[in-house]
Amino acid sequence: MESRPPLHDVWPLRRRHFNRLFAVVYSLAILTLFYHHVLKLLQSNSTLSSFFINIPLFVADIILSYMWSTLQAYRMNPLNRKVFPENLEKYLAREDFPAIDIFICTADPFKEPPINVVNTALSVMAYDYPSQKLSVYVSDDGGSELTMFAFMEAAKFGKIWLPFCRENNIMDRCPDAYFKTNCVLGGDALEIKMMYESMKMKVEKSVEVGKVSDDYISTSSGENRRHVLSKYWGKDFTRQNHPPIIQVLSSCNKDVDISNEAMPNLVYVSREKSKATPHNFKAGALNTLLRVSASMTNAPIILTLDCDMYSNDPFTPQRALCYISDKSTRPNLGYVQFPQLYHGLNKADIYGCDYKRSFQVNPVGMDGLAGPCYFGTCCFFNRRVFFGGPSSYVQPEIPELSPDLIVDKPVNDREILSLAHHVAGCSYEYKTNWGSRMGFRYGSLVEDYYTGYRLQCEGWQSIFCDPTRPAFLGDVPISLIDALSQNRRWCVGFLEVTFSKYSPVTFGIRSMGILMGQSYAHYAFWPIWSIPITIYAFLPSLALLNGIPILPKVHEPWFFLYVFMFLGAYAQDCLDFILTKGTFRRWWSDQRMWLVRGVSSQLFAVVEYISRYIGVDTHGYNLTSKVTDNEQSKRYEEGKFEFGVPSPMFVSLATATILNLIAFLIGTVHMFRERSLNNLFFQVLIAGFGVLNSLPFYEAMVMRSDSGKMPTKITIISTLSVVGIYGVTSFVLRT
Ligand SMILES: O=c1ccn([C@@H]2O[C@H](COP(=O)(O)OP(=O)(O)O[C@H]3O[C@H](CO)[C@@H](O)[C@H](O)[C@H]3O)[C@@H](O)[C@H]2O)c(=O)[nH]1
Ligand SMILES: [Mn+2]
Repeated sequence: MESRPPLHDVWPLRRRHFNRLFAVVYSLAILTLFYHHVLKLLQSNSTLSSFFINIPLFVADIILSYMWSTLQAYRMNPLNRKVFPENLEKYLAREDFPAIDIFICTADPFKEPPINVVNTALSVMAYDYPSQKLSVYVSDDGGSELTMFAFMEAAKFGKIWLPFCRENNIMDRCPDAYFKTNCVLGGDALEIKMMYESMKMKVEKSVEVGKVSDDYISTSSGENRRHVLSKYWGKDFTRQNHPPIIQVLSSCNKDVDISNEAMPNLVYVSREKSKATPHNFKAGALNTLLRVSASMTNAPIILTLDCDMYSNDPFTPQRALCYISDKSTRPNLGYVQFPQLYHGLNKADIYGCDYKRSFQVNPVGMDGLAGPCYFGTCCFFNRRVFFGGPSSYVQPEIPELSPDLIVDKPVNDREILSLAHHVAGCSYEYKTNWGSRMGFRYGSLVEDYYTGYRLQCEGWQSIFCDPTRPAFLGDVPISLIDALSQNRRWCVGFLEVTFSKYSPVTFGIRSMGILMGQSYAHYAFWPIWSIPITIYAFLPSLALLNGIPILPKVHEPWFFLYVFMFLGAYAQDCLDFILTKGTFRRWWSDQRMWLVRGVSSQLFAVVEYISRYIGVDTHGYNLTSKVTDNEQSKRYEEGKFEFGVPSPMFVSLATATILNLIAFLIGTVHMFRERSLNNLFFQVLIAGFGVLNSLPFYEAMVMRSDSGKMPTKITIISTLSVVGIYGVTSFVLRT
């Protein structure tokens, strides 16, 4: 047999040896620390104050240790991989490439500008891939004529854009990204840019006034447009209540681009909505797309994308195929996940929105086990995974949706369209397996994490593919409140999984083994970081102000244990971060945001989860806003924290920062007076660390006057809170 060049390569990271060794050493340190805690508890004469100090400190350390233990799962066997898409055609002729259905979700034209959604769609329609094999399905949960109109324009513009990219071998196939980076354009390119700008202007204008103006409808294909758009004009039509709308905007059997090549299929889908039926947010939207696409094209491979993530590399499907077409590495390969990477992060990534640990470091670790989590976007699936485990097929309720069926009719066939409308109905899922044993899973606000988890429990494996040129690039929230709200939603979602019957600590470990179970448990328990972080943010400082030493003194050996544990964990985290294409500056922001989330979003998520549990209704899926104003973007570029709105999450944050500042100042003065590193030194150190992390927050409280500063109201409430908490604790601790 002739030997063919490889499709991919894999090598374990050298770091794993060090990680394993360090895990042993650190475990011993943890045991010693627990011994210290137990001693302290036994020695303390059960006064009220020792109860209020030693128990919380012990609890905090237990949680920190548990979270540390879950992190080790990622460190035992990290892998790197590389693909060679240039060799693909030696295995698989281009005409034999499998068909791909691409899903793009959008939910609100005012929070997710349709022009950006269009850019995402165009970037994938322009993939270097046989266009008859590409179908793009756009799910519009906003049920908006604005999005529909934007896509009518996109279908038209695509006929020029696609051949332009192909003929010029363009790498940036997202029009917006291309025109932003290539300023000097000539000839064709300039003309195309004008067309793009004109499309953008029409779409943005429409969004501005909230409806599509008549001028834009009565163009060449006026009548057809009017007919389609009039579906939105019914008097009972609202985004929460409307019939399904499915529109084929371009089809590969009928539409060609200006160089006479077939256009990919482009299908707009707005599933039926009714206030009486739960729609299950994004998971519901994706399941509708699964069925609609099954009835129209039923491609064996599915790519899911968020509307704010465009493709940055036209060869991405080929890269995914390198794994999908070769079953040797992972026989039960269910999905290939690309990292979520972002454009437009500021230099320090002040909000830690990169989530490097979640989207880049940890997946490399899970790849050495059974494969990474699913991130909700940038992921190529084998359609079969949505219908039961590798050896336990779950038959869909109607045979037309079976994953192996081949659709031999064109997408705009009457019969096909009628089936598509039927499966997009809002009561279609009633009494079926959708969301429980089939499709994307319901029951958590982080449907991505939960779905990937359940798939892996069923026995599916995954692969992490992280090419040098980012495959996809997305938007990040650029205000603190957006970043924290997003984090809070995720945390509520995680808790929904933690306390379900599929909890990773029980069900997960049983189905996937201890390391994979721990990897998933890490996220399930993510929100409980808030407990130790809040305890360490408040307790040492409060005790300090009351003159009570609660941590080891400098000359005690326990002091060094604490120092070792703190520095050890921090240094290893920093190392992981920097070795994964990170910078020290971003790592610093990342650890700061870890602390900030601990006293704000994660804490509030725990409260929100509990109130939801006891039946107090709280809001569901708060979309992350992708709209920005100029002032705000400028401040973001300068690396200034954006507060602006008075949010209760800022109160707990500001309270912690003010308290730490006061404790640090008083503690330092005290130390200088005594001229010794006294019993309180450790607490001064902790408060000092808090202060160091909070410098930009003090600036936002007192030095700034722009509209992104900390609202005065919040500063006042927080200061009063500090006084209040101090009052209460001094009463309790001194008795
Ligand atoms: O009812 C809904 C709500 C959301 N979406 C879409 O879901 C996507 C993600 O929403 P976004 O507000 O951008 O959330 P993020 O927190 O930025 O998204 C992260 O977290 C989500 C889980 O909470 C994952 O689904 C995403 O893939 C992941 O990028 C967007 O395309 C939305 O249009 C819907 O289609 N229907
Ligand atoms: Mn997003």
